[in-house]
Amino acid sequence: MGHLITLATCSLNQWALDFQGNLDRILSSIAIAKERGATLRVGPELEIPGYGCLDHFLEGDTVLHSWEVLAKILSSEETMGIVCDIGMPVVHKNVIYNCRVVVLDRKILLIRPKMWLANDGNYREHRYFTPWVKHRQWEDHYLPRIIQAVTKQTKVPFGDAVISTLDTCIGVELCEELFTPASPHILMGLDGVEIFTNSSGSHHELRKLYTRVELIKEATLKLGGIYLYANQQGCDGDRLYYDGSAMIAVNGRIVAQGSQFSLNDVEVVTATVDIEDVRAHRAKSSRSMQAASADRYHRIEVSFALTSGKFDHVRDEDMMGLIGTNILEVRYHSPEEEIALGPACWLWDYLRRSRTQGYFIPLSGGIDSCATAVIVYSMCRLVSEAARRGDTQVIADARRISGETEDSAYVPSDSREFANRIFHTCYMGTENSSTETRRRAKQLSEAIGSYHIDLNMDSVVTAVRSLFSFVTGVRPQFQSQGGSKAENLALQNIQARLRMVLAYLFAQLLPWVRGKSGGLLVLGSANVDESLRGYLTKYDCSSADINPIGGISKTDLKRFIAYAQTTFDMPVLSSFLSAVPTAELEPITATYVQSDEVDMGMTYDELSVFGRLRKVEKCGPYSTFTKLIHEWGSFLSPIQIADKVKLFFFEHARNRHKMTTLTPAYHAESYSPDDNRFDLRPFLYPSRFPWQFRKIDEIASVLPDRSQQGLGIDKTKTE
Ligand SMILES: Nc1ncnc2c1ncn2[C@@H]1O[C@H](COP(=O)(O)OP(=O)(O)OC[C@H]2O[C@@H]([n+]3cccc(C(=O)O)c3)[C@H](O)[C@@H]2O)[C@@H](O)[C@H]1O
Ligand SMILES: Nc1ncnc2c1ncn2[C@@H]1O[C@H](COP(=O)(O)OP(=O)(O)OP(=O)(O)O)[C@@H](O)[C@H]1O
Ligand SMILES: NC(=O)CC[C@H](N)C(=O)O
Repeated sequence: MGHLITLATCSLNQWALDFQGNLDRILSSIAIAKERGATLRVGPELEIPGYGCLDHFLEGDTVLHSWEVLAKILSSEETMGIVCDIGMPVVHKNVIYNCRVVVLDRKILLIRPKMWLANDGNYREHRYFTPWVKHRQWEDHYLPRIIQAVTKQTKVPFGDAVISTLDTCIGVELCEELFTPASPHILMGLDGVEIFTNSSGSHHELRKLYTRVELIKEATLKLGGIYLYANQQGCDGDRLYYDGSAMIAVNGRIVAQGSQFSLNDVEVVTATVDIEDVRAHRAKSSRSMQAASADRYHRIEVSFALTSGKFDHVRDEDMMGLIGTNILEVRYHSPEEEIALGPACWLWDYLRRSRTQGYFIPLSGGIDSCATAVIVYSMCRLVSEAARRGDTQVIADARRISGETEDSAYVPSDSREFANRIFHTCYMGTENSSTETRRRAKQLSEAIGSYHIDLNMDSVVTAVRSLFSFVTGVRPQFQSQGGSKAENLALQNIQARLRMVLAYLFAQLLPWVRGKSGGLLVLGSANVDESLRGYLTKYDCSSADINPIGGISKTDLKRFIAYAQTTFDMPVLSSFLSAVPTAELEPITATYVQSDEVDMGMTYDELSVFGRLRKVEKCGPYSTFTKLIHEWGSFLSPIQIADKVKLFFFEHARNRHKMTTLTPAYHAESYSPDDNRFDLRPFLYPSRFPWQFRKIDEIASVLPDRSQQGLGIDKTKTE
């Protein structure tokens, strides 16, 4: 037998500034790790205050309370006999760093500050932290007295150093440092570090896990070594969902993998590995040549062996780390499953942490509010699965949310029954509504089990119209009845906006109507593409408390509905997929039927392409045009493409002001049109873009028209 070590990493559902809850979860993860015989435990980035404290990192209180929590951890018996790598902010010589504090037996071994900060997309670490730029250098850090009292140390090493135990060497890496081309693990590995810890605060983006897994495997494939990846998991108080996926890799293969989406607050992932496998993997001449000339890291020497764990009863689940056992198949969710699970877990955390009594959604019979409702149903399914497994935290939260008393024996084991308690749907019809949308909304509510209301609001619309006429002496008309464009829009917007007013009224009073206390959160369901295009009425039902689908495109939502139809056994969903999207805000006549795609001047598929170019490829009008000439040139003429590009950018710019009031939405992509946090662009534009559009027109007029060559396949269609 070689040198076996049991290692532990974890996913913790930390919540920004919830110091007590965060402490409890950290201690619980250490206890589980020890129980499984682990001698090293790594936790998520900034786990003591929670990763998402944002500007609170600039407050002295956050650092103070983090030290207070660390003092409790150090004082606890749990942390004896196990090396723990714990995250918190540390102020060193008046500069705030994002740090790992490595502790053992009531002593701090090392404070390792982050060297490469995450600063794009959703991340803005440079706003709070300074990177440690003294590579392979360390200094004395003078400890606060509350820590001195526990550790009996006055100063500890602070900087880019590694930990040398009696049997191996441990190096620390922090989240983004894995994503940079010259990651610290490379130089540490060449200098003999055998075990790398990576503590992350990494959020869910559709289709992103694959990249993360590749990076983790890659980290030790050529280099050799053991890589422990820890991450937060859950909604820690903002628009992001941190998607766990704690992992352990040995020499380029994943040997243990935790869940990506879960209602479990503490998940510990362990593996038993043989450190000799790392040494054997590294016995290569070319690696040795590079290693022999590698720069030296300062070693903090510790008289402790990681191999001191108990091996009389290694868990079968942990044996995967030993070479010779089967290869672990890495689990990936399909994008549809990611939509079903990520926003659902985020909604659960939001609900229990906001201490509200449930959700309310205006259900139109269209696909967006349908997708949102199905995500809430998915949340209820996860709750009932967890309850059936006996998850005491989930059961306790479900009892509290649904207004049960402390001594209640209620177990939310039936998802539809639970949905009926906490989920409220409402169809708000007018004279312009159709029987189809009304019926679809009702059928969906039945399939989900929600508490459904079907109401007519014509009297309210008429009251507002009458008031307007009474005050101004004129009566606006729909276009089909001879009115102007402005009258037509205003009459539509009254209906849409009044729905928002009714939504808040019902959300506030429905628990009371049902003999309970508290209020409901209103869900919005504007998707990312419609927001980008501005195809929504400002302050209508797109204005809500939170929006689970605001970062998801219509194309992905349609795929999700098709998936849910079979996976959740909901045949009613097929009727949503085949329905023509329409707002139903205007009278339908023999010659006029309202359609979203006609109104928008583009199809949803075309809108998705514009969305992708704007969001992912960061294209302005001109580069969008040049890219589309290649993508669409075989079936559209340059002038037709130019017209579509100009229309999209005109509408995007003209409606940009709506993004300043966008409902906080789950961020399922690195980009969101949300002006408040993620898209720092102006909201008053020269929306006719004279310079840019002139350039597009000039080029479009001289480019050859390939669409007439008869080769064209319409690539604007996705299915
Ligand atoms: N530059 C600026 N900065 C700040 N605010 C500005 C502004 N320009 C206008 N505004 C304000 O915004 C208002 C105009 O916005 P808003 O009231 O939303 O009205 P508006 O954008 O004119 O109309 C709503 C649009 O959404 C479409 N719609 C409505 C309902 C449902 C659906 C669907 O998805 O099926 C689509 C409808 O066809 C129409 O194109 C102005 O009256 C003004 O108060
Ligand atoms: N008849 C209705 N009853 C209840 N809510 C409605 C109704 N019509 C619209 N809403 C609410 O207003 C939101 C925006 O309406 P809009 O007509 O713009 O639909 P949309 O963005 O295409 O979404 P959907 O696909 O859900 O219809 C809807 O998602 C829904 O929450
Ligand atoms: N906290 C971090 O350093 C996160 C950054 C990293 N790019 C990620 O998305 O996982």
